[in-house]
Amino acid sequence: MLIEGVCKRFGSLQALDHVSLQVAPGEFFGLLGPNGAGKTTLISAMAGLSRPDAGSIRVMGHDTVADYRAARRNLGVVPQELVFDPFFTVRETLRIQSGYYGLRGNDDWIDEILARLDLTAKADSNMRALSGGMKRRVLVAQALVHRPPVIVLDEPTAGVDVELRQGLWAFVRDLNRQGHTIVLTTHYLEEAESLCGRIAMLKQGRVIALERTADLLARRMQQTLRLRLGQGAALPPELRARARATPDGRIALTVDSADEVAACLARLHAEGVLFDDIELAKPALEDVFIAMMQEAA
Ligand SMILES: Nc1ncnc2c1ncn2[C@@H]1O[C@H](COP(=O)(O)OP(=O)(O)OP(=O)(O)O)[C@@H](O)[C@H]1O
Repeated sequence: MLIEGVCKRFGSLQALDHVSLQVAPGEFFGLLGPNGAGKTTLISAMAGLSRPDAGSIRVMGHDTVADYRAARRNLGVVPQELVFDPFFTVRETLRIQSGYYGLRGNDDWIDEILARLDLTAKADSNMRALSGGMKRRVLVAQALVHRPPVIVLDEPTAGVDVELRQGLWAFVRDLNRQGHTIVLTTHYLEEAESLCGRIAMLKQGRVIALERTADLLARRMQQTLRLRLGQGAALPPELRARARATPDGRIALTVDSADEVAACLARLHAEGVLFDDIELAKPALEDVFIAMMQEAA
């Protein structure tokens, strides 16, 4: 996938501002960014559903405007929104989708996809009778009926329970191992960290980072020191000013070096501050993401 200088404007809002990036065949690529960054707008342009004001997108060498049909055939998109015709069953929905690509006799593949997505038992259920998570799985199935080499998933795990999410990732990983190119947007940064080889970060329609995930993580040498203070203990004021409370009731301090860890501990010791638990954690993609978004602002 080759994206070159793509711009898209809605009224006075520049939703995409000269976005350029390339995704190599077989890559597992992450497209991250806060709400409104332009991820879905970019995906619509990839799918040929909207036309960029400037720039171009090629899917497996096919231009999404000039060579729409070929580009579309090479792409499977799992959209963010759950939109379905409620009158069809799951199997009918997938047969109709196959029909859009001129595929007849696609039932063996449809059965395989249904099995992999744990939907076999629901094949003859009406779409309206499915739960949200099941509907999302049908969206994944729909994107795959024509066996596209490039698969784009726009927040596929929103509203999906943990077990299902793991099943979905196992499936997507398999597809990637078989050679499919995967482009993923997600707000679950842990998912992106463990799945994506490379990541683009978008902010206000611009690419603010485009790097291998490992390099992004290595850019921040900062680590997090987490402490659980003993009963009634309080941090000295200069540490308190830098500390964050964690959801599990601990205190987190960002530290740049081992010396700084030692200095913090010495300070606590000098003040007689007791703690029950201590942990030094490596930076997560989430920390990098937050820092980069702040820097870009
Ligand atoms: N059809 C449209 N008309 C007007 N504005 C739009 C339209 N589609 C998107 N926008 C605006 O363009 C910007 C980018 O939206 P987009 O949906 O691409 O963001 P996103 O990165 O996918 O966000 P989210 O994480 O919330 O899904 C937003 O400010 C949005 O309001």
